[in-house]
Amino acid sequence: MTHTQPTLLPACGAQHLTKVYGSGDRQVVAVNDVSVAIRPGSFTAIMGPSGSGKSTLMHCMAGLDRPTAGSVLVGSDDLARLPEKAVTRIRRDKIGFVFQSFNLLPTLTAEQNILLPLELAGKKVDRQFFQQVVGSLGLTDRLTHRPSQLSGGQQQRVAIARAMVTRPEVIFADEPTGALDLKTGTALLEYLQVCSKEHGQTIIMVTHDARAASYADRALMLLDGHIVADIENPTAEGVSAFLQQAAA
Ligand SMILES: Nc1ncnc2c1ncn2[C@@H]1O[C@H](COP(=O)(O)OP(=O)(O)OP(=O)(O)O)[C@@H](O)[C@H]1O
Repeated sequence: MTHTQPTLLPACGAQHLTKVYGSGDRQVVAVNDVSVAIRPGSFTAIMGPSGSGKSTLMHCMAGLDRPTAGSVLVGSDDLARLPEKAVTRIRRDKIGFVFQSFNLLPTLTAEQNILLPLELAGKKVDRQFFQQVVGSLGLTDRLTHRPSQLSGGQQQRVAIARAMVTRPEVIFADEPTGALDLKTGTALLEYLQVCSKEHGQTIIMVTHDARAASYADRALMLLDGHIVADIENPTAEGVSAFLQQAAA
């Protein structure tokens, strides 16, 4: 009798993903034929010089932008082949996204901003889980403040709590430590590790920070829209050396 290993479906990924902006002289190939499979429960950092295509790749993988060619997989669904309505539903049910610019609604309090995705999905609030998320992110005494009354780092953490509150399978974060000091940034990275290791959530984070990337268990290095290195258990020294070489 033969035993076949169960195949673990990637949480998400891309196959021959290409994104072209503009046309003619103004055409930019932001992502060029990228194929990657992201394991469920893993923590991946996407790194590379400015303009290398990190945000574009992440926006396409999260269903926020349509690829020009290729496939974008979330579980067994190919977002590139689905109508917008179905993509929106998958995004709402399975994906959390932390934007570089936070995207908080200015007229809502921190708590209202965090709970908005649940409200939009018509889902009940699990108060215990909500308290756990805001407590882990140090936001408990800031919940009645509006974004303009919060520091950049606090707004960043509200955006992260908003992405977490629906318990998404996959969390995309664009420079999540960008607005944070060392201590708060470290706490956030440790929290993301807990989300992947203990809660089985899949984390994909764009970062410029080699130290932040060392908290991930994999680093994808982008250059001119291509993945040029795929590093398991990245160290800050290893990715810094790579980035310096890419800049030379
Ligand atoms: N909406 C757009 N229209 C035209 N070109 C775009 C658009 N968005 C991105 N680009 C171009 O695509 C390329 C990749 O941009 P992208 O923002 O993905 O890079 P990045 O690696 O995330 O950069 P950074 O680290 O500076 O945020 C760049 O040359 C950029 O100018």
